[in-house]
Amino acid sequence: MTEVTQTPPADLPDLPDLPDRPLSICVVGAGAIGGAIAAQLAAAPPEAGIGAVSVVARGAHLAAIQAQGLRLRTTSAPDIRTFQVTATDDPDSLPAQDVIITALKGHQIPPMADQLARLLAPHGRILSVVNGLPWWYPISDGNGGTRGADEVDPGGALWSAIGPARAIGAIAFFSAFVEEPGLINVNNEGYIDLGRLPGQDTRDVLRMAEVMQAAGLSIRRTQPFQNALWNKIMGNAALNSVCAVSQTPVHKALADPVLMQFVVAIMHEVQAVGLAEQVVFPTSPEQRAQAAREKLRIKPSTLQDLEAGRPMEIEPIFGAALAVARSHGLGCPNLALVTAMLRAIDRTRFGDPA
Ligand SMILES: NC(=O)C1=CN([C@@H]2O[C@H](COP(=O)(O)OP(=O)(O)OC[C@H]3O[C@@H](n4cnc5c(N)ncnc54)[C@H](OP(=O)(O)O)[C@@H]3O)[C@@H](O)[C@H]2O)C=CC1
Ligand SMILES: CC(C)(CO)C(=O)C(=O)O
Repeated sequence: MTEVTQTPPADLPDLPDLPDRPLSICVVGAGAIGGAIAAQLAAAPPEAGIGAVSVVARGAHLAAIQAQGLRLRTTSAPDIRTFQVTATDDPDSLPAQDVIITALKGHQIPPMADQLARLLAPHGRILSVVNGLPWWYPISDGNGGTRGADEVDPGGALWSAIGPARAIGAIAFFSAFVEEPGLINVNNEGYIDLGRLPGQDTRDVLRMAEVMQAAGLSIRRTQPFQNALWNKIMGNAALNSVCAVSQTPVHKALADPVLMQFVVAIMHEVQAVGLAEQVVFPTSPEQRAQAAREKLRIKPSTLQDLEAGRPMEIEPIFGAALAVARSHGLGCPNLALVTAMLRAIDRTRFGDPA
């Protein structure tokens, strides 16, 4: 596991601007979050500045999208709407893209590093909509340079095949699930936060924010971006873990005073890590947990994974937060405990990792 000593500023090369024409966009991993994003992009009016929209999916979900289109319902528009997109399980069958949006689980991105690098045009940008620490987040390599954390980029596969300069930070502040193959259900509407770390060029962030907003997506640009990032990690590290081990949706888990206390304790630990990363938190852990209890009548994605028999996103969300905590000499005993439980659950389900 990565030992992080400090977070030096990323020294990123200049990139060519995104081309001044409608942008081709491929959503890789058109599941709950990616499917919701792809549907909006596919329905964008011509003035949004979007060219061809394609998705990479697999299995029964892909077959359903190919047969019936990508279907979407949301809380505010519960009747199913259908969107036509080019859908494939082979990224190499698509032309090079101006923009790739990955909406894969954090651990599903590194195995696709080479395919993503081939799919991205030389001037292209990649937005990885992902919970936890993103693969492009710079940590010290111990030699005065930067690299990604092993927990999200084992061996630096993404860092070297694509590079952090081409990444635009993207976080989903809404929730969704795949109701049946090909049908996405957005059960808690919200927004996507886009940004880069301080000192980095943001012209492409602005362009993408305008394009996505014109397609009907709700976009924020929190600056500095690590505020959005660690605010989200604080919620995910506490809520996703406790809901998964207790196998309960957020509002029900937080109705139990002991689980509420556990969630707040984890949030305090992650807040301490964020503060060490110069983050400003708009709300206290207590306020955050109380708001979640009142508003989040949903199963977090980690619980969805558990119930669907899929590996949970353990290292990208919880392991990576612990790695950054260690780098600051912070222990996070509650987060460490729940992470150990999640690892034990997945060892029981899938065996020891090779
Ligand atoms: N769901 C939610 O409410 C929220 C999720 N997030 C975060 O967003 C990210 C995406 O999560 P979510 O949308 O829930 O995940 P999903 O599992 O619903 O979507 C990921 C999709 O990618 C597919 N996929 C994975 N690998 C490949 C591959 N090699 N080729 C083709 N398709 C592939 C998966 O297929 P398969 O199912 O076969 O593995 C799945 O359909 C995660 O980081 C999550 O934590 C953030 C906010 C809320
Ligand atoms: C539940 C939510 C919206 C916040 O913890 C989330 O990010 C997830 O489901 O992964």
